[in-house]
Amino acid sequence: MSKPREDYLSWDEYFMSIALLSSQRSKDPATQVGACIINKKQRIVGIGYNGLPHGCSDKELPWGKTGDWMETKYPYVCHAEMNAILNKNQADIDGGTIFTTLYPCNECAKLIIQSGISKVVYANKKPGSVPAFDASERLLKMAGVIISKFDPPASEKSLKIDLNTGSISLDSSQQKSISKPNPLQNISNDSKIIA
Ligand SMILES: O=c1ccn([C@H]2C[C@H](O)[C@@H](COP(=O)(O)O)O2)c(=O)[nH]1
Ligand SMILES: [Zn+2]
Repeated sequence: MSKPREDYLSWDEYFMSIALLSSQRSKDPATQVGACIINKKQRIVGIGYNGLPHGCSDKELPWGKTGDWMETKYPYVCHAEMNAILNKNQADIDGGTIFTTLYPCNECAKLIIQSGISKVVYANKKPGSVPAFDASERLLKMAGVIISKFDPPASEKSLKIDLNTGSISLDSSQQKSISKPNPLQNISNDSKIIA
């Protein structure tokens, strides 16, 4: 009797992979963020990435980070978590979980709390103390939202999607490569996050 495949994605890896894949729709040249919401039954009910509001031109609005605030991306970009919540296909997401590639900022924390989501699983956090993330943590903890760092697989695990051939491979090895850069650990905190 043939056995089931052993090398597959865990639930958390699956949802975080979807968040990561969604981040690749972002046009932000510096930081691409993705989010995936699941309901209590582990069904995906919302996906989002950081981008400009509908009808607002990616080419006309700025993508910079510094200088005159009006000429930076910060007043214009919709955050991944916000988009995932607004895109949800189910009214009630009470008790749901949001998987985010980046720790949510204070504005997203407010939306997460108000929408009833009870758990945040994040892959990466900006290093050091950033007010938007410190405030977010304060709010989430106060509201009783569980904050959990995504637990990466113990061994090297990567997905390769070939869009030319339409094939996908899940590669696992026993050892973690130390030389390979991890894009999730590559985010700087050189900016103030302003919703
Ligand atoms: O909770 C968050 C926080 C930030 N984002 C988005 C908003 C921006 O497009 C980038 C942050 O840009 P930096 O260049 O790293 O300052 O990330 C988000 O989607 N969710
Ligand atoms: Zn945010």
